[in-house]
Amino acid sequence: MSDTLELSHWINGEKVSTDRPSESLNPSDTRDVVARVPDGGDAEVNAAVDAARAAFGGWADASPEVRSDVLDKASNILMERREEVGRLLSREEGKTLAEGIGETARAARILKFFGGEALRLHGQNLMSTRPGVEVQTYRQAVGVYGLITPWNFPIAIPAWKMAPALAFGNTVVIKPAGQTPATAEALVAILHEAGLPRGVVNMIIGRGRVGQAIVDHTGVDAISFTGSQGVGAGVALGAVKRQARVQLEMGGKNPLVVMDDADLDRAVQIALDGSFFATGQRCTASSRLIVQDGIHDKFVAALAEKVKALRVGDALDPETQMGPAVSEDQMETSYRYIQVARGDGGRVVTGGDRMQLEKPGWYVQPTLIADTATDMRINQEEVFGPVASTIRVKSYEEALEVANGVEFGLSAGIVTTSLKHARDFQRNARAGMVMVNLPTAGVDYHVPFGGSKKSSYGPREQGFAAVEFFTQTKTAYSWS
Ligand SMILES: NC(=O)C1=CN([C@@H]2O[C@H](COP(=O)(O)OP(=O)(O)OC[C@H]3O[C@@H](n4cnc5c(N)ncnc54)[C@H](OP(=O)(O)O)[C@@H]3O)[C@@H](O)[C@H]2O)C=CC1
Ligand SMILES: O=C(O)CCC(=O)C(=O)O
Repeated sequence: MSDTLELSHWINGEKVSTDRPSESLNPSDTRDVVARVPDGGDAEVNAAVDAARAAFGGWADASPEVRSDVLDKASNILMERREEVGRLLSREEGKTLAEGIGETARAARILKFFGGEALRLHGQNLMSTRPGVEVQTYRQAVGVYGLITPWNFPIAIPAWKMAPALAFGNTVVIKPAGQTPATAEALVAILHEAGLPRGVVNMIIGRGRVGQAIVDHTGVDAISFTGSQGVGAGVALGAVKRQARVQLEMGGKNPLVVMDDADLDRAVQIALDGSFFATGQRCTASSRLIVQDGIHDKFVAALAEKVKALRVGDALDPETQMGPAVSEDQMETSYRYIQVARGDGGRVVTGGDRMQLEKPGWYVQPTLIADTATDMRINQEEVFGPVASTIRVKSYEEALEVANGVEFGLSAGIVTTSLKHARDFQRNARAGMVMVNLPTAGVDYHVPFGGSKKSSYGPREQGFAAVEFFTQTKTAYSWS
């Protein structure tokens, strides 16, 4: 076991210590206390917003080179420490060591990307409709951003919200997920080590009421949230009521269509990755495998063999291929949905039983359920665990209809050798991200990220699209 960290809020460039009434536990071994954790409230949120407001003018007016340099330096530090921070992430969240280090490197690359974007911010010069008049557009910082992040990407998501906010001159109050505050704190500490001025980033650790206080605070100009659809809908209401900008990334019920003409081995590997890696705790995970008649039985048998062979265990053991669920709640949610699917007539092909490992942890057997119908709860509600179900279809047209038959629309994939079907799926799948012969999960950081229907709300996150939400456009007219 490793040391227990003593976490603090960050307000105005200082670590602010209060009581630490909660503990962040290692989901692979719940005897291991990763951190003792403060529980912020209105007083801390008020102080953080005051600090962010006071820092805003100086940061927004700073040379873009200053903002770029801080992000670039933070990226270099994080990349150098990716093994140490990645280990902390895996210890706290439960994804495998390779996934934890990989996510940390991804966060470092996001910081570097937005270091470059700070220098590329640009506007337009246009001809006016009136002779002698000039029109310019340019983008300006908005103010204080409230960022509310989930536990499943405890460093990448804070990075992809903080980096564009900072690159374009905004200041930040962030509330990381209650399950994974230590990983988020490591990132905030590195930003300060890289020279971030006081008050530009403030972090309040605590539970949902901290998020609520940020949403309701009139000193916060914009909210970016990632998490569940239910909480997200409330966040949007709170923000819109006081006309704050809002951006939400929420759940998915992502389909992977496997056509008869697909390469079987490839289809199985794509499904295995999309459904089970990161313990299925990705909003982009493929939880519905929509399989054409001709390949269905071979696909289910081959996938079941791979799923059964997955080595489930301690996230920090390099041999582990799938870590535990993040929490007891998430573990129980998976088992509850497996029961519901069984009750509705689904056939558990592999998995489904409780796991007893040597260490006390929140382990879930990776589970494949066949013979399910599109209207069953298992195919309509987000499970957010290592559970995938198969739906048998006769034709491409039926596959597309089933793929689109949910209230979410984040990511959708197809495995096929037919260019016609691949192109049609790209055009007609009702999802923000479409994958051909690739897993539904695992996206690039330099391109837009987001979904349709109930998966997302507001402008896209990440890559070159982030400038939309994290700046406001001014149109300037002049006559001389
Ligand atoms: N699309 C995605 O990327 C993700 C989707 N999810 C989905 O959400 C489900 C539950 O995960 P969970 O982390 O609990 O998601 P939540 O939506 O509950 O939490 C996301 C973030 O919002 C905070 N929060 C909770 N209540 C409020 C509130 N009233 N106002 C403002 N902020 C609030 C949480 O704090 P705290 O952690 O302290 O409760 C956390 O920081 C998963 O099963 C999955 O379906 C989860 C993570 C990511
Ligand atoms: O699939 C990915 O790479 C990103 C997934 C994600 O952002 C999420 O699960 O919240």
